[in-house]
Amino acid sequence: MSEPVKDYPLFPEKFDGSTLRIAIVHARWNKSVIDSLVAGAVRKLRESGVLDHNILIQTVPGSFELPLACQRVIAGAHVQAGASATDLLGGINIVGTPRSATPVAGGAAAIPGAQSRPLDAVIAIGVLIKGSTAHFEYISQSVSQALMRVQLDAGVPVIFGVLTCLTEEQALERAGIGRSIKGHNHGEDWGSAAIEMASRVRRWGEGSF
Ligand SMILES: Nc1c(NC[C@H](O)[C@H](O)[C@H](O)CO)[nH]c(=O)[nH]c1=O
Ligand SMILES: CC(=O)[C@@H](O)COP(=O)(O)O
Repeated sequence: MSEPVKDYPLFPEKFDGSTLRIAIVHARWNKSVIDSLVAGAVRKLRESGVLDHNILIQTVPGSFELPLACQRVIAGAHVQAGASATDLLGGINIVGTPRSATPVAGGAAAIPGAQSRPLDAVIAIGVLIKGSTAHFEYISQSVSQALMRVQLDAGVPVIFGVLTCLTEEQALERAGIGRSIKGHNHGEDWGSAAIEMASRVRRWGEGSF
């Protein structure tokens, strides 16, 4: 049932992450900022009920590597859950096959007791800080466009957790560790966005609104 428009809530409901599997893929440039952002995202996932064994964390050298890594991690989790990678490329997630919260027969759980299931969302985290050449613009542009492509191709939400900052202080503030203004940890927002999008996409895939 859709919500009545006249009572449309400004803030969405609280989503339950207890049956979700979420990946965080992060770059390593500007490590102290990255560490704080990843910690913020993990904190929100846990607060929403995501189980530790359903939080998959992977790392790559820099932000430029994020799109391919997200694409491969989505496909790998799909294979781990007992499906073939070509199912994914053929759009199994796009058509919204309902995903069971229980392990899929034949799926290889890497961690004892863990549920081996496809990913419900991926959070891509990177920190780009402008230098003195055009490098920043090329990476920012290509990474943002490629991450959008990955999520549309896979039908799996990819949360855009890439800071594109003009100074190091801007990056620190957005990770909640600024020197003069502490700031708000955007990693927390990305964790919440992942839970909401994963929950909504699952519902929509089941024809539920
Ligand atoms: N300068 C920053 C980079 N640069 C590295 C690239 O992302 C990439 O790893 C390299 O060109 C090899 O393909 N990455 C960041 O994440 N942040 C930066 O500020
Ligand atoms: C994000 C970047 O591309 C960057 O920090 C590179 O710096 P530079 O333009 O000085 O080479």
